[in-house]
Amino acid sequence: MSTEALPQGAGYGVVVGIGLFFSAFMVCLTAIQTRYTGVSPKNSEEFTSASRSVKPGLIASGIVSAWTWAATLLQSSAVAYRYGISGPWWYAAGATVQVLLFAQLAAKLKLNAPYAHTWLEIVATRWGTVAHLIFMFFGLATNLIVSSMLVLGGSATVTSLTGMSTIAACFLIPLGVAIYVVVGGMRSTLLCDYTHTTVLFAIILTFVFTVYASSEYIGSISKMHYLLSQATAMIPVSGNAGGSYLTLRSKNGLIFGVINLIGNFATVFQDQAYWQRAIASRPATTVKAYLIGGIAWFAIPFAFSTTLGLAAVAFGAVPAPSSPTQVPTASDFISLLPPLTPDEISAGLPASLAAATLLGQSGAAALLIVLFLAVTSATSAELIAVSSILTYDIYVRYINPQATEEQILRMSHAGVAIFALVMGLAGVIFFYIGVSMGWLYTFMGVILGSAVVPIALCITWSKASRAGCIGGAVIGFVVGIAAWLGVTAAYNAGVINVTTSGGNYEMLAGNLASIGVGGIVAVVASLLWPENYDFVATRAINTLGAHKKPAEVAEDTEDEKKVPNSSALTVSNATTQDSKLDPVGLEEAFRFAAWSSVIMTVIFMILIPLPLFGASTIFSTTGFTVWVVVGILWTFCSAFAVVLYPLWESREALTMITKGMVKDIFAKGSGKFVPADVKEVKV
Ligand SMILES: NC(N)=O
Repeated sequence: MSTEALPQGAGYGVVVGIGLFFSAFMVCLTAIQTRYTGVSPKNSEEFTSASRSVKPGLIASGIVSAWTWAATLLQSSAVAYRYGISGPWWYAAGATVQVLLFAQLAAKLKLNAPYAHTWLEIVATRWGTVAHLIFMFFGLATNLIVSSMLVLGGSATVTSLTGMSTIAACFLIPLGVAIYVVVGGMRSTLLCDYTHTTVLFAIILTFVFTVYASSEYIGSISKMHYLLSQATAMIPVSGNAGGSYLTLRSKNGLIFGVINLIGNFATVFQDQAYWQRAIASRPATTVKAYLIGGIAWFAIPFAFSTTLGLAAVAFGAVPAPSSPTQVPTASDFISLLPPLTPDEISAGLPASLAAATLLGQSGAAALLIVLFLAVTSATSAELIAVSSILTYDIYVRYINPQATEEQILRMSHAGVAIFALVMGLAGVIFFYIGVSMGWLYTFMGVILGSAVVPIALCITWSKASRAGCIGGAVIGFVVGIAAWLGVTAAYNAGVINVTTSGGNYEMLAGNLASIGVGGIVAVVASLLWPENYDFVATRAINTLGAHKKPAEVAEDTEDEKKVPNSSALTVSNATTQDSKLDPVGLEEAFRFAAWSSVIMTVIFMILIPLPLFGASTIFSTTGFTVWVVVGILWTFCSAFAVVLYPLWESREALTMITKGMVKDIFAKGSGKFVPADVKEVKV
């Protein structure tokens, strides 16, 4: 079904316009930064790592932004549409805990490999080329799958709402983003992420208040509760307590929760984008950034899908103007939003159709904008992440180890362009073979899950065995695929195709086998044949400037702790100073990350949902009101954390920039940053 609530021009306008707008914005931002703070992305270290000096609020905002995919809005709403209130919970909780747990890896990264550019450099240094190539396969596969989901989700929605060509959307989405990433590099990308996140929260809250406070069709939490109860009476949800949309006792919701949990471990732990944010962060505040980022992100899918996903269900119980009866259960009832087909749900359309039904053209336009902000910021994270891998793990490691600063920067730019093209092509290929965003979302853990535990062990555990971890990743991969195909064949009379292989049990088997076997092999082998690794070599990564000209290398070797390739004075100073953070402090940060992230994981995955599941609670109006109000309050707190807090922590830099601009207005050139006066001020 194509609602085409908006003209095709609006589709092209948003897809091309957002990219171009942010490209122009990035040019201005970069010029302002360079002029008034002395920080410039014309330096490879600054381009890929923001010189490891970014404060926690901005890193948290960047994490939220990179982790907010098209699926975060669309797939979460699809599972709300399918399973009721359990869908938003399992989506949000099942993808938050990985970010919280990643805080532990981030702390270990700062402790064990403080100058690495990519997580693969750590693998290569510890376990050599074979491990490097195998884990690079998993890393790049992660980036490709995540990027394909972004393109598929974005293009399906823009086509549904405007009729724009899906193929054109597949290529135009990454193109606009590639331009602004090349212009701005990592730091400006984080600043752009910040603006995206700000608008994202504003639009989400607009939808929330429209649905729960002002909509003529819904307009209150109690009316939503009533309509969901009517929808239950019309089409009960199979596997839910009482067939209700208002319960966490949902068998299929729980299965989705497990699949979601596994798949998202893979896409956080193996995605350079999250390592890159840890790398860009100041060592002292990395853990804080990940904990804030994870908790803040929870509100986005939870509030969005509890609003638009459930609204799509509720509109099914609202009579259309043409309906001969107002009684939803009557046989001649015509609803405002007819039931969606499985393909439409899998393509992630419940949210966009609900938005268009809710607010007509302006709802469709708001949905399109929020989706594109999510898609572009996550795409920018993927582009710069892959560019770093292509640059440091392929170009510098295997092709030109003596690459100059200029060559590295050129390769970084080329890497962004290359992957933008690959993203577009992957989107088109998946579109033609009928693979949707929803299918890929549940599939990602099948092929990526086996490397999760081995990678975590590589950076955190001195006893992790090279053979065990490589073996775990490879064997888990094979067993995961075999389990997925085997269960597909067994459940579908031997028929294996995109439709049959996308079922809940099929995906669950593949996901569990992949992560389970990968983890068990890696841990058991490490216990039987432990290494006794001291991380000395990983701590030395890039301290000798491996990619510099020979003359530069000679100079650097005299200075054991010298920072690689930082030409901007401010950058160099900040990095050097931050790098002096003592190991005891970093160990403490790790311990804090470990216990706090584990406690929060237990709360999210066990203490809240399982008692409600076990008791088969179907929410009364009061219970549902508490549920929704807590979600709304959480959204406000998240907005404060990633919108206002970064402004507060950067007040010094913002003051410096403002002063510089004012000085320039009165005496041109007088506000310009002067290196001799350097003060460590970063945004
Ligand atoms: N980032 C996710 N899983 O929405």
